Amino acid sequence: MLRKNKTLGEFIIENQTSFKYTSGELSRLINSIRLAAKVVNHEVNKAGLVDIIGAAGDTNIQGEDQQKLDVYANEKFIQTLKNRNIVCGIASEEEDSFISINSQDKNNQNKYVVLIDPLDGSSNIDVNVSVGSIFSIYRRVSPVGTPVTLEDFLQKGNQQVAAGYIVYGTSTMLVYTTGDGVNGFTLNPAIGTFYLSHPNMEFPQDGHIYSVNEGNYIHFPKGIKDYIKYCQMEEEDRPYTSRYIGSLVSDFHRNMIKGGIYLYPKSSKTSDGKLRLLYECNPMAFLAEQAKGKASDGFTRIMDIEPTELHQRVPFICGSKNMVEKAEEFMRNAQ
Ligand SMILES: O=P(O)(O)OC[C@H]1O[C@](O)(COP(=O)(O)O)[C@@H](O)[C@@H]1O
Ligand SMILES: [Mg+2]
Ligand SMILES: [Mg+2]
Repeated sequence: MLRKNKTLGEFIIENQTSFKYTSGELSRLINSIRLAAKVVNHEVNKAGLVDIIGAAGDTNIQGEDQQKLDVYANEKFIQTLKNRNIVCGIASEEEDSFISINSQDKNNQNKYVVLIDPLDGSSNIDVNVSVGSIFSIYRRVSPVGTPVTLEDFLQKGNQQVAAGYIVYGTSTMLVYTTGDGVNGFTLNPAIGTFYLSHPNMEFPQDGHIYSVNEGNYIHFPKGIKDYIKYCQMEEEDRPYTSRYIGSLVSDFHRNMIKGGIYLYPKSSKTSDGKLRLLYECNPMAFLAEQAKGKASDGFTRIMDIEPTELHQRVPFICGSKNMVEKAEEFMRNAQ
């Protein structure tokens, strides 16, 4: 039985042995992400007091107006990982291309690449609604000591060695998996330490919450419209409750604790949906499956999708297993 209130540092060391590549490198990498999370958390908590809210004035490769906090969080995660010389490459939702971290240096023995969504839920920054950061970690496929390549980042989600998120909400939590279940740690801001507060997190098999931007309803595929109608019908244990924060991390976190489903389908406006396969869908899918939930694009398991581009988008359905399977059933029947 996992002892609650163990610190994240203790947990990482104690669980190093349960990880198949027990070199300590991944532990140091997760420790670096823990540090970057605290730095970003410090700024998020001051949003409104310091000049960190509002647009940064640039547009990212996603075609979105970058928020100042997007840029700040991006810089802090990249800087922290670079300074610790713990990865050979980084890809970010906010960067056009991947960043090689002295990977051409023959002495650079680092084996991991990290993909990040430095600030998730950007539209909520200025209105004091919870936001997050997401990370996904792979072992490189190209030889150590050679320049990192695009192939090192375009790996299927089922090759992830670790993934997680930080939610900056009523409290700040870091939730992650290394393929041995999902554990959540809450930051004690007074002493700046993460403590194990949510051991072995699991999605209830069923739930009563659905999370989707219904403002796009008329543009959704028939299967999704049918599923939303199903959620709203006065029948059995329905209607379900509609809850949509507009921050993937926060909607996912609530649904994992309470039971629920999050949907960001494709639509006649966004032919591949909105969410990014590498920075958002793969890491959340790894967590969902490790927490006995499920994640697909309505037909295919997210983690079996072959990535073709750094910033590709995919339709995303994720949450309690039976709810996702019901949504998939409606998608199949509508074909
Ligand atoms: O405003 P919409 O179209 O409903 O989109 C909200 C979704 O977009 C996102 O904000 C996309 O993430 P970013 O903020 O990292 O770009 C998700 O967190 C959220 O679930
Ligand atoms: Mg995001
Ligand atoms: Mg983002």
